[in-house]
Amino acid sequence: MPSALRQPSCRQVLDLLPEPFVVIDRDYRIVAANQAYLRRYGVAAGEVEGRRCHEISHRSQVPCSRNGEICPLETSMATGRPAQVLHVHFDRGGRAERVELVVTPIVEGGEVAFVGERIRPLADPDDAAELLVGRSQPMLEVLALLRRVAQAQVTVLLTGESGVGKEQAARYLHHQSSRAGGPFVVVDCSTLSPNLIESELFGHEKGAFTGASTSRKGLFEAAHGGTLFIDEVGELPMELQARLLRALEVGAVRRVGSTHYRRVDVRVVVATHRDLVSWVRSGRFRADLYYRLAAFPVRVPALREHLEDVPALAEHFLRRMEGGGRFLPLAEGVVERLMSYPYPGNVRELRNIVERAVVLAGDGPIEPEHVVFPEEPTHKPDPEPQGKGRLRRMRSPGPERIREALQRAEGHRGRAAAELGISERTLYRYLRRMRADGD
Ligand SMILES: Nc1ncnc2c1ncn2[C@@H]1O[C@H](COP(=O)(O)OP(=O)(O)OP(=O)(O)O)[C@@H](O)[C@H]1O
Repeated sequence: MPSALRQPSCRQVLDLLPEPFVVIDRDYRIVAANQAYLRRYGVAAGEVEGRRCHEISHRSQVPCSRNGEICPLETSMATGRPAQVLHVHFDRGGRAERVELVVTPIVEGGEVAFVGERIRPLADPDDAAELLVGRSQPMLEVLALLRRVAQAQVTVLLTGESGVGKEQAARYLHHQSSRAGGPFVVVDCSTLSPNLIESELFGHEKGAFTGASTSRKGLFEAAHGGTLFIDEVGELPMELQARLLRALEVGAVRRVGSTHYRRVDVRVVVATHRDLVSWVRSGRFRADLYYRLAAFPVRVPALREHLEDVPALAEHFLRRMEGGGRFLPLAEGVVERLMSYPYPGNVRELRNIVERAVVLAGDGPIEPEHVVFPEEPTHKPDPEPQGKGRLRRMRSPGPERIREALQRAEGHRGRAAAELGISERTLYRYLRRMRADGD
């Protein structure tokens, strides 16, 4: 290098980066940090070098791998490759925030001597963390995928068993995207009658069919500027599959007059619990639509694959219930019992079990025996004394009323359930029954 050529210091270069950035050695010691890092974690300049990364951002004396988290530094040191994970950090005020860490190895003499760690705080951490609870590795992977795809326009296909949180994942995606300020519109193909889906999705002009006395906006249009979540897309009839494909490809979703279409700006997220690949093979689902939808597939894991999230989920549901906070923290025996079950109904079933435990606990604390799994007889008073089957036969509002309520609520199951005077859980049971009966 010519002697006259001066170079800025490593710190000066790092200060050019707007996001917190640190360089860490093999012993977790910070060797350089930028201004954004110092500000975020409340460390004075000159006091950061030599301190361990986990002491500052995790408030922990031990590396995060010893607290059950994946340490991206260790991964990168071991593999020599970049690593990306989501963690919870504590900012200067001690507030927990979700961050995405992108760690890149710095190689010296053939081995990784340091890593550079870029820290990206996730938008609106409290809300987002509430939307999709769970910090197990499978959930962190889902969160990372959703965050990565959030800013793109690509259609996302969410797969996974019923009740795993696909709709919740779609809400998270919307929340993380630049469309978060726009509408999030849900349409559930399994609950709309086949001849109404078309007008629900795409709207209709006055006089388009008998009874269409006014023109009506479709859900695509209602989602303009936001996200349209099409749930149970596998239930879409063949002829509408073609229409959906066309809408996705040209963005033309509403016919105005005989030749014009109105374009809308909508991000489409679809979900299914069906095995669409085998449906494509058997001719029940259009291959061209499948390939269009599967551009970015995200599988939401079954709860039995991440039972370690059960305590956090249970506490989340308790906090959301009126007065549920008084049951926190849950006793160890209760947590153990909650974690001993495989949850075939996934997160929805866990929520129901927690709600039931609250009823059974009455005025006292939740005890392990209040956690009742379906196959077990209970000796406690039944909050639904008529039993599930009987209740369904006696009180079901009927498929027609359910569909109408869902249409009025624009697919929002909570609002539809409220209108029908039943719980969301009961509505789900009726819907499942309708699906099984082919209604
Ligand atoms: N990770 C999560 N964090 C918080 N709540 C969750 C999570 N996953 C699921 N839930 C809650 O569990 C219930 C079921 O979730 P959701 O409706 O998103 O499942 P789904 O996979 O879309 O189900 P289906 O296939 O039956 O439509 C909802 O009350 C949702 O709020």
